Amino acid sequence: MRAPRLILPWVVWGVGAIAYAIAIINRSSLAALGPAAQDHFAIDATTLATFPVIQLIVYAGLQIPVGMLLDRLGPTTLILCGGLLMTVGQVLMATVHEVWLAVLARVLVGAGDACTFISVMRLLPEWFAVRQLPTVSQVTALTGQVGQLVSVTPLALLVGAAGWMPGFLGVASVGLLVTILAALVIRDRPGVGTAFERMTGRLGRRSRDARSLASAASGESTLMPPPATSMIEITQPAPTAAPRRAGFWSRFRRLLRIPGVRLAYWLHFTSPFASHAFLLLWGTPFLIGGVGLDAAAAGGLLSVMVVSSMAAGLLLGPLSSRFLERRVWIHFGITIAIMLTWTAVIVWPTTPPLWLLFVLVIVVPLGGPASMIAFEVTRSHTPVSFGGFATGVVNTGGFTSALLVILGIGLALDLQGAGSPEQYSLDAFRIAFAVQIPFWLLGLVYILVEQRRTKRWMDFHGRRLR
Ligand SMILES: N[C@@H](Cc1c[nH]cn1)C(=O)NCC(=O)O
Repeated sequence: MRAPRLILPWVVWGVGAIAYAIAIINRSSLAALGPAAQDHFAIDATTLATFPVIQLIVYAGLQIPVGMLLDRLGPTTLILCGGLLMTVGQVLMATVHEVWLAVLARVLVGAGDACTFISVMRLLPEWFAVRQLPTVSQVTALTGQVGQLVSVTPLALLVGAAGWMPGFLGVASVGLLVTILAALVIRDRPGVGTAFERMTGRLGRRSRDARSLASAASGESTLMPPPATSMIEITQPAPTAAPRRAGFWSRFRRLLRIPGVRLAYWLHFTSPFASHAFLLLWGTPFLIGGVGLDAAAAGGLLSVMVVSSMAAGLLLGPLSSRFLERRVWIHFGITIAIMLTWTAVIVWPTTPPLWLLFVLVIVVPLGGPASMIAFEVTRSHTPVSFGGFATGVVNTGGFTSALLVILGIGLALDLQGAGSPEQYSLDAFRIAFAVQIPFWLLGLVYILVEQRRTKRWMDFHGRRLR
């Protein structure tokens, strides 16, 4: 009887993490299929580039609404909605030839993707002890990176061998299977049924057995439970009539009054954008059109990025849980290292040597795992009733900065007359990548400011980090 109860949190987490990996496969499914997509839809490079941008806008734009829904409907429902939206999106992608329908397909994929990560993150504190959370969160992100690897080579091979429609229908089918698995396995928290059990109105033995896990998990957090909702300042008088759910703006303002949430936002804003910009769009053009590498070498360096990010995740989880008080400084140090490495590449007097490019592709992706520290900070400072909302708000940080930097680099290339592959040059890329520097500086300054405010807030409320 004991073994299944101990295993259940890991089974729930495992299926959640696989759902996230599938979301990443869907998200990056066009990354290695640019030429195939251009052929299939008969589009130019500019139209192709709008696909990831639109998807990123949808993803970032939906984080806050999805976060609010998460607090009302729970993570299981949103993981299922996300899986279904992505499946429909990929079926559409597989079967249409019109560009506007392909854009609609990417919108659906972006919307489904937006539902997945923060829902899986919201599950974790319900199933794991506080001290395990940093490691489990990092391993969740690492599983997502496996999805990134799958979408680079195996998916391209599948589409190359089987064709566009079977390839994308294959991705949609795997997504549907994992969504069904999620309906059978994921529970919002111990003692609550799976989606399937809730639909049939019968709570299975495993779900009933898991009730005792709830008290075990909350027992540990009573040492320093999450802040109470009442700790968030309310400026308007409380209503005397029957309590109504606070509206969006009221909740948003209350959330942003917590300095720890603002700190988490800036942590997420500052560290991952360089990696996103490089992996999602500008890395390959820079390495081939700027540095002069061939496609195989450029692809190899991009794969090193994914491996470096995964290895860092394994290290950073235990490290940030062991050095709780220092986790913001660990993040700060990593961001400075990323900024200095990029600055060295930008100011290098000749073509950057291969060893420097290796340092770049090892250091820049550390920003992804470092950004997971933002979710730890969010958890430490947010009342449970605001958990999904706060995670959504914080998760917009890195995606907003990535979007602005991706567009900024494109604009800087265009302004120099170097916006197309025939016109690319190393000097134009140097200037274009320098667009990142103000974003790092802005983020670092705000981290310092909000870290001081957070410390004062904690002292005032007599709180300790958890
Ligand atoms: N910054 C990422 C997480 C990450 C960890 N390692 C590499 N990336 C993040 O916030 N992800 C959210 C998502 O939806 O993927």
